[in-house]
Amino acid sequence: MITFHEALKTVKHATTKLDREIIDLSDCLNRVLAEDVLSDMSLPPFNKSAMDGYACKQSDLSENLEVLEVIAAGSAPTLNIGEKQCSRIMTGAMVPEGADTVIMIEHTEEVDEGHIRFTKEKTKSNICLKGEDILKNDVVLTKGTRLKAQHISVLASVGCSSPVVYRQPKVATIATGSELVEPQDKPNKSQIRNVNSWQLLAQLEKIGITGNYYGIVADSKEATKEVISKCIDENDLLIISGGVSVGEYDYIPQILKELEFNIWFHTLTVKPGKHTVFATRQGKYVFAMPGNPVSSFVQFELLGKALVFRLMGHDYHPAIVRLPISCDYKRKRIDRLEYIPVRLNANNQVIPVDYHGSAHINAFTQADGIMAIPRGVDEFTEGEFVHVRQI
Ligand SMILES: Nc1nc2c(c(=O)[nH]1)N[C@H]1C(S)=C(S)[C@@H](COP(=O)(O)OP(=O)(O)OC[C@H]3O[C@@H](n4cnc5c(N)ncnc54)[C@H](O)[C@@H]3O)O[C@H]1N2
Ligand code: MOO
Repeated sequence: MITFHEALKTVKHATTKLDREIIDLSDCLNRVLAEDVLSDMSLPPFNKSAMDGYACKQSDLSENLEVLEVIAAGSAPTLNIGEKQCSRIMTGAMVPEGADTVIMIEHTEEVDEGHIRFTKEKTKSNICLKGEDILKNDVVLTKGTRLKAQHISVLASVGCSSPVVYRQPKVATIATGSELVEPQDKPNKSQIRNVNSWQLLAQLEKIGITGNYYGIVADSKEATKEVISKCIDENDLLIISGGVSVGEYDYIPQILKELEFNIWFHTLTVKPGKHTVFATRQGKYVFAMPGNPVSSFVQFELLGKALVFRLMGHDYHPAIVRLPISCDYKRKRIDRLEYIPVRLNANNQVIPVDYHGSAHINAFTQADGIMAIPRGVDEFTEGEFVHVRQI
């Protein structure tokens, strides 16, 4: 058995990032940069007005000002500002030479045709200075960055319309178990519906990966081995649900050994997910999670995501918040790091959700996150700060 932190370290150590490719800006969401991105220009590229108003000299604020011209965004000023002069200027337009201030239109009044005056005591400069955000050749985004909307706007602003990113892994998934039927089918008296595949495909979709679903595989070793081989041939990563513990039909570890995979770990001191398998063979990866839906959900959040992101060249660090628990909490066994579903109330206190164990996926519909109870800890007292990973 190894700890969660050892397992995470192992996943990162044993995973090599995929090749690079050039993609369109419109396809960048959730992809990972394979090169630093430099700016091809300073931003703003010129002294830019932050307001609609009049560009003038700060030293002339108490004077009546002659209006020279109108400067629209996208056109350059033609006249310099001299003493007791100004130009009407729009937000985003170039500030003319000689001006050090833009007074807001709301803070002015017309004195007579062609002259205005400032009606307040003082003002900020209301000018965004050339290069104050980014200088030409600055590194604006670094290799390994996972691209969110805010990164895509920076790529757009520096003209990086075809970034170099790491290839996304082709991810296959199967559900093992003769008791499983698909959601559209009515289970007979000894069957249940396949939950995990649909849950996992959604978890993958959330991080930008469209998984390749190969269906339910019955508990036959030969059939399972055949499907696993096919998935591995056609994909970079195979994520398996079920068949990893110690039951008569839990073939997965044995099959992986027969297929000459190196099994890095098989058991974790984590609850749920005691039996979780990570195996590799020359650029191919298998992650097998326990069949209980909560175990599958949690292990994908804890280790599966780190694996997928690692293949894409990104070192994943989830957002974990530290918040006070709303009540006393106790547990009996302390030998595993445990995750339980929790919700947050309006005061941002952590409330454990009623939860019966790793088959009880319904409990997660109430949950905002999962709370960690470290190994060796058997209780939290009301108000104590706990760690919550958002889901
Ligand atoms: N003797 C022991 N038995 C078990 C142990 C143990 O340590 N010793 N661990 C238990 C724990 S904890 C878990 S979790 C499960 C893990 O078992 P497997 O990964 O081999 O999974 P299965 O046996 O195939 O299934 C477990 C459970 O989940 C249901 N299931 C399976 N697949 C799906 C699916 N796609 N969608 C919905 N539900 C699924 C399955 O019917 C079982 O009820 O082992 C315990 N046993
Ligand atoms: O390993 Mo099981 O997933 O602890 O519930």
